[in-house]
Amino acid sequence: MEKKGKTGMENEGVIDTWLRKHRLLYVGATKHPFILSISDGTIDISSFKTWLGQDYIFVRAFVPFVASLIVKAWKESDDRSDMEVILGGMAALNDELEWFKKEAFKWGVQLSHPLLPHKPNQEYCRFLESLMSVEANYTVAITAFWAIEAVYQESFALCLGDESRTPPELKETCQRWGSEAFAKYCCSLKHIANRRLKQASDDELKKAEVALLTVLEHEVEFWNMSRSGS
Ligand SMILES: Cc1ncc(CN)c(N)n1
Repeated sequence: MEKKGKTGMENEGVIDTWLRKHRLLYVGATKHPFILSISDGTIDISSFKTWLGQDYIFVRAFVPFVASLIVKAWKESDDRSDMEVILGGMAALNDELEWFKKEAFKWGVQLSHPLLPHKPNQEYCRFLESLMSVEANYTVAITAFWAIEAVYQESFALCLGDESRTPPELKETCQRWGSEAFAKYCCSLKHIANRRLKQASDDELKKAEVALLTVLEHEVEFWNMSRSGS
């Protein structure tokens, strides 16, 4: 039998330790009123349309961020499979951009000119850019990457639960990030991040924790922006 220490948490990864420590913020990002309004069927469709247009802009900025992670994994990772996991995510983004275009057409949302990023979106994209630089650390960037994907996974999975009253026309959106397949992919990213964090220096750990908190804050602001339309 496995020997447990005083807390019984000795085998817990760094990420779960941080999620317990910052529970309120994590719950704020994953159970935001915007998401709750989808799952209880009270969503205002104009909020959904704002989210759709703004998220298309975000995902376009997310692609070069993921590309920069592939470069970092290739140069710095101690495990070859990291690059393959991230590459799988990149391939899914190709599909995702097409899906946004199709969905925008369905809802009458204009994705081309004059669609501009709102301030919270601009600030989030600027944060992504800061993680794309060659100086940005792989462990910090992969932790942020996991958090960005995990917030959507947990949020949209909530809208697919047995108790949810998600409008049928929004089910496909929820399925995109709330599916079992996406949950599995997030698990692989978490595994990579935890492995790196286990070997990280104190400075890297500090920066990775700050990056995780920054992602959660940006996600809350992104939902707020979608809800209020600005
Ligand atoms: C704002 C935001 N955060 C996360 C995801 C999931 N890739 C997204 N599409 N948009």
